[in-house]
Amino acid sequence: MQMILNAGVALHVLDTGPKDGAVVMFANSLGTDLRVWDALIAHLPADLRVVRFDKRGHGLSDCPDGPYAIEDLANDAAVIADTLGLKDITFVGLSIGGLIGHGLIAARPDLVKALVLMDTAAKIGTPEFWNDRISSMQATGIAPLAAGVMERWFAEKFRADALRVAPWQNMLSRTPLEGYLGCCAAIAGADFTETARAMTIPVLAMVGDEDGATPPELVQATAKLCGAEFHLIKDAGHLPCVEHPAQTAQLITDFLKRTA
Ligand SMILES: O=C(O)CC1=CCC(=O)O1
Repeated sequence: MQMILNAGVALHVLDTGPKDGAVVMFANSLGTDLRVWDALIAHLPADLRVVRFDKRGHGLSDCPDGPYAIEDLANDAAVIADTLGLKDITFVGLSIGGLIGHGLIAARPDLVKALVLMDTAAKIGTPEFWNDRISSMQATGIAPLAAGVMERWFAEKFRADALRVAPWQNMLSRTPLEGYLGCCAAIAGADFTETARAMTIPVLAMVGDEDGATPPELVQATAKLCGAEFHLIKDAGHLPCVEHPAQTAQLITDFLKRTA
C-alpha cells in the first residue's frame, strides 16, 4: 500500500506484481473502493504489474471538497502513472472508471496502449439525472438509498443471498458523502463521445445483462463508437468483476494476449 500526492490530495494506491511486468491499471466505480477488483485480480496471470487506486473521495484516499471534474480524476490517474513510472498501460475502467480512462486518453494518450470498458459508456446519464441524485443524496445521505442501489449493481441471482450483498452495501453506505457527490458531479459533466469516436487503440467492452445503471444497449453503443469488441456477461449487474471474477478476468487476459 502507498499514498501518492497530487496537488495536496493523497491517493491510496496498490501496486503489485513484478515491476517489469505488462501494466494493467484499474479504476473502480462510484461508491466502491479498490477492493472491488480483489476477486478478479486473483484470476489474472501472476506476471502482470497490477496497479489500482481509490479515486478521490473514496476508500483510503483523501476526500477534498467537491464538486470534482472528470479531468481531476483523470489527472489523479496520470500522476499515479507518472510517479510509478508506468508506460504502455492497459487501463480497465468500471463505470466512472471508464470515464476516467477516456479522460486519461484524452489528456495523456502517451500513457495508454489499450482500454477495457466494463459497464460504462462515453456518457452516462444526463446532467439532470445526476443533479437529481445529488439533491436526494444531499437530503438523506447515502445509507438510506443504498439498498435500492444494490438492485442496479447486482443481478437477481446474486441478490438472493443477502450476505453476499452486505459487504458492498456497507462499502457504499460508508463512502464519504462529499466524495460520492463530487464524483456524481464529475459524471454529470463528462461526455467522451468524440474521444470514443476518435479512438485508435484496441478496446474491449463488456457489460452485465442485468446492469441497471449502464444497460447493455448503452455500453454496446459506446463499444461501436470505439470499434471495440463487445461481450455480454450473463447473470450479472453493474459489477461483473464481483459476480463473475473468473469470467471477466479471462476476457481481460485474452485481450492482453491479443494486444501484447
Ligand atoms: O448508480 C450507480 O451506483 C452505478 C454507477 C453509475 C456510475 C458509476 O460509477 O456507478
